[in-house]
Amino acid sequence: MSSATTSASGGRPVLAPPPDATEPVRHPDAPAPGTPLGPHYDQCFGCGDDQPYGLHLAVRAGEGVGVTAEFTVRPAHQGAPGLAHGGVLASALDETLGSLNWLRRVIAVTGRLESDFLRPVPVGATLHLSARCTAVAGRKMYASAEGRIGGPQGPVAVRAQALFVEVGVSHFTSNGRPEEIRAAMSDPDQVKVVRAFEVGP
Ligand SMILES: CCCCCCCCCCCC(=O)SCCNC(=O)CCNC(=O)[C@H](O)C(C)(C)COP(=O)(O)OP(=O)(O)OC[C@H]1O[C@@H](n2cnc3c(N)ncnc32)[C@H](O)[C@@H]1OP(=O)(O)O
Repeated sequence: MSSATTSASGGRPVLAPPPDATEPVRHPDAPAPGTPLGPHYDQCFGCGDDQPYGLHLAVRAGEGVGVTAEFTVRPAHQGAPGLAHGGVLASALDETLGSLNWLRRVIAVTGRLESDFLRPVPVGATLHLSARCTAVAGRKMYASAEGRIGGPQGPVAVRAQALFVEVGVSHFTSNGRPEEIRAAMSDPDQVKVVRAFEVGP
């Protein structure tokens, strides 16, 4: 196995939780299973309503630290003629996985995302995604996701494993372009302000 997929100490795969990892904890104020989470930021490529070419991913809270989501592939998402671009599918997985942090009320960003592409996904198809947090170790959250086509019980087309790393709000305010930071901060809807910055866009 290459050094890119194993840790520096002991050869453990980097996406395998360490022995001292703990079970993820759903925040007591997390929305009930089945509740749509809605966009966390209008301009988000994954979920934002104001991104004309975005994925418009619709995420719902699941049981425990789990979510489900749907993404319908549009012509703007093509790679090969009539087929979804692999990077777009990885974005759908990333966005779905990122939503898990909202259920934990933790601010975190993707550190590592490993994707498997098992079947081509045509334009017009709806990808039925599910993701769950598998373990937490300090600032690190381990999670996995899959996307099925033809229905929620259809064949798996894509899957991913990921590591998210907890960060502070300054991760966004210090690194983001000032125009967008100012615009997001000045939204009169304070709930939107909180959600734009409490979960990694
Ligand atoms: C309604 C709501 C919807 C909510 C919907 C939300 C949707 C979200 C959308 C998807 C989310 C994104 O795409 S977020 C955007 C894409 N991601 C980014 O831009 C992140 C860019 N990277 C960074 O800023 C940084 O590298 C960080 C924050 C990831 C880590 O930097 P750091 O803070 O200095 O921490 P560092 O010490 O390096 O790492 C902390 C621990 O994590 C490990 N670690 C860090 N990176 C990696 C890595 N790539 N692979 C393995 N392990 C890693 C380290 O070994 C260390 O382990 P140990 O020594 O402690 O054992």
